[in-house]
Amino acid sequence: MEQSQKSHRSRQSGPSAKKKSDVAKKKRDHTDDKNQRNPKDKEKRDLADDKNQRNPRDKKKRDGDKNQRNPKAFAFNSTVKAKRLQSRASEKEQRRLHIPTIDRTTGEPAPYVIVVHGPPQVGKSLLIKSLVKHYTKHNIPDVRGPLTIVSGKQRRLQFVECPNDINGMIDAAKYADLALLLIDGSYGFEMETFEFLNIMQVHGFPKVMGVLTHLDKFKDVKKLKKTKQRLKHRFWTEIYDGAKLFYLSGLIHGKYVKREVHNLARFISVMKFHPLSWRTSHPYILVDRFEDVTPPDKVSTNKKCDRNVTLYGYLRGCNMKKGTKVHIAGVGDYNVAGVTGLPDPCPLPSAAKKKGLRDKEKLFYAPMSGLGDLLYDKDAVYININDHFVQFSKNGDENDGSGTRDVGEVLVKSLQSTKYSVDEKLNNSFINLFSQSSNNNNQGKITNGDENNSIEAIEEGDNVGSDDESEDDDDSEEDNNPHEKSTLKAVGDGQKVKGDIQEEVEVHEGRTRRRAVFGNENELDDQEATDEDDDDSSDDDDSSDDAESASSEEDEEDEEEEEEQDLEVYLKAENAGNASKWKESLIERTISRKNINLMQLVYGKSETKPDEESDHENESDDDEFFKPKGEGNTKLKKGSEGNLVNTDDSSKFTNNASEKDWKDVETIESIRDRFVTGDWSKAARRDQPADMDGENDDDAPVFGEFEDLETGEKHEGDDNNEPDSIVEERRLKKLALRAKFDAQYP
Ligand SMILES: Nc1nc2c(ncn2[C@@H]2O[C@H](COP(=O)(O)OP(=O)(O)OP(=O)(O)O)[C@@H](O)[C@H]2O)c(=O)[nH]1
Repeated sequence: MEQSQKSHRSRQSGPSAKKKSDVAKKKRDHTDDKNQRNPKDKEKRDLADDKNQRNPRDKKKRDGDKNQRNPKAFAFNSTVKAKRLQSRASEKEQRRLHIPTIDRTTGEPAPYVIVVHGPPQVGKSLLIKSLVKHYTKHNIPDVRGPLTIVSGKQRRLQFVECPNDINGMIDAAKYADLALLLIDGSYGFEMETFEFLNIMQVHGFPKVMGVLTHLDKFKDVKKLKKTKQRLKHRFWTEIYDGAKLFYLSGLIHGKYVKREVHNLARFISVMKFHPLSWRTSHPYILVDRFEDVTPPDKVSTNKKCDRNVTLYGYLRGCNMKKGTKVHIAGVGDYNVAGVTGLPDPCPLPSAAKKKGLRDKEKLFYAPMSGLGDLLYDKDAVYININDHFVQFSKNGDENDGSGTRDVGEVLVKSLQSTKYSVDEKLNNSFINLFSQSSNNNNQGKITNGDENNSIEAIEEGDNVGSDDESEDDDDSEEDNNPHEKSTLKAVGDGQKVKGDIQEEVEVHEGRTRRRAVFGNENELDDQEATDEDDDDSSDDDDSSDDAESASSEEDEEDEEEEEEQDLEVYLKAENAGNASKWKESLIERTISRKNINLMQLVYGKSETKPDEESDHENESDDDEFFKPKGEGNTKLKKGSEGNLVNTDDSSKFTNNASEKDWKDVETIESIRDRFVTGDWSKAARRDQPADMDGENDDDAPVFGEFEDLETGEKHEGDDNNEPDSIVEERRLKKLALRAKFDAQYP
């Protein structure tokens, strides 16, 4: 049988390699001859040579290659470098070790959600636009709703701009796979960032990267460098050492610099997203489009009728069953009428073996921004046609007299005359829950029923931002003058980010902004100063090495190298499970929660008192635990609709819980046996039909006296009234039975 042999590798060094190189040289000469015939090519080569001469680094490299024929064989010239490479290799090895996670997903993975968060006007929309432009080469005019793009052969990304209100932030924290925290570098950290970090801590912590914008506002290079350092260290203190912070140094033609966006995009493209266990076991959808499909005649007869709404989006987590209830964030719980699989509006490219994406495959889908050519509906497919292809004359045109107007035409014409879109109208009626300034304070103090309800709901539900609210009350007098700085302690003790973060409200460039001021700023500053000295000295060393070659090209290369290193450090930190500081505080919280005795919460006060102090705490917990239901009932009876959101189905304003009086002892007893530790014997008795054999009629315990045959341990029943003789008799009987059994089955 013939077997194909693998050909030998050509030699890199030694006499035979020399022979080969001679052959290669001949070939080259031959091509040179050819090139001479083609003067254009020669020009090109000369140009390239010129370039190389200009870049001394490349020359060094080339020289090095000449001296050592096989550079791989002489990789280490210095021990330091060797050591570094060795440690890097072993770190890489370590990185691969992790607890294996089972990938239960089937089919194409849903797009990863990237939430872009930041205070107002920091550049969120611009960053999304720039990233979309980078990935798809398309310009999007507006960022509205989720925006899906294909970023690679196996990856799709969904960009979402995080709304600047607490509810929006809570929702975003729940579905984000990566959060890009935008920080205005020229201003510093603002409270919104820390509020979002706090919310993320409670609602599942996704990956986090920082992005500094507005750096072009610095005119002084030294100051810029210092600020970058300061913000970086602060960011590291708040998240974890090595947390990635990007710099967007300014705008070119109203967009961020291509190179910087490219770097950021590369980070996002290679990032590993470890699934959060809770999310993988629960189905959830980030809705990118919705539609009211209630029959129009039903709406026209009763405007407040039950609506049917179709929601579109990628299903994540696990499969969704048909009959399940769903929670729609900010709306309530509803029944699902049906779930249908639709064609993917933004499919992954074919799995052909080639590198990169073709332009055709760089798809994107943003229905709410009015982009993407096709829209798939439950029962139809829409094709988007650009506005300039749809031409309708202005309202009140001359052909009015004809009197034969199409319904669609009338609709389009009526749309032309609309001044404000629904979104704009909604925007105008925005309620700012965070703001501390006097003008916003007034908003906060409006005794508007709806608003109070929403604030209450947040306080009860998540306890996030509750301190904000209480502080609002305390400082309402101080804040009367918007130009007066006032310091508020904004972050609650229970959920402190780290250190003392104080809020400083001030008017900056015509806007009220909430600066985050840190308690230990001075310590950090000192540290940074020393760090910077080190940096400077190393810079000096570099410059002394080859002072003349400090060209801008080199700077660029250095930056690239730095980025490369950063990417490595970042991935290393990620993979090595760099325990973030958030996790520390999570552990603390968990420990503090351990003191709660669930038994006591469910069954009331126990007779054994392990610890008086904790008992006392639990008592108050008890109160809290049982209170809301009673109170809720009274509130419900008062008819405040806001409290009904947590009932089974929010579309029906009925509350089953209110039908039973949960303060009544009997009602409580009726469900006691539903808990594992409840009194099952009573339940068993209660459940038994009356006409069963007379055996159990005498209230015999279900688990009477018995002997564990394996351990020989004896268990006495509850009922100790039986005389000893009967007990003894039964025991002997059992022993006899056992002996018989042993004899039969040795
Ligand atoms: N000079 C400068 N201007 C910037 C930078 N980033 C954003 N801008 C400008 O800041 C303005 C606000 O940018 P947006 O992208 O709308 O900010 P946003 O965060 O989406 O704003 P909101 O949605 O209102 O919260 C725009 O005019 C941008 O051109 C930057 O790095 N430098």
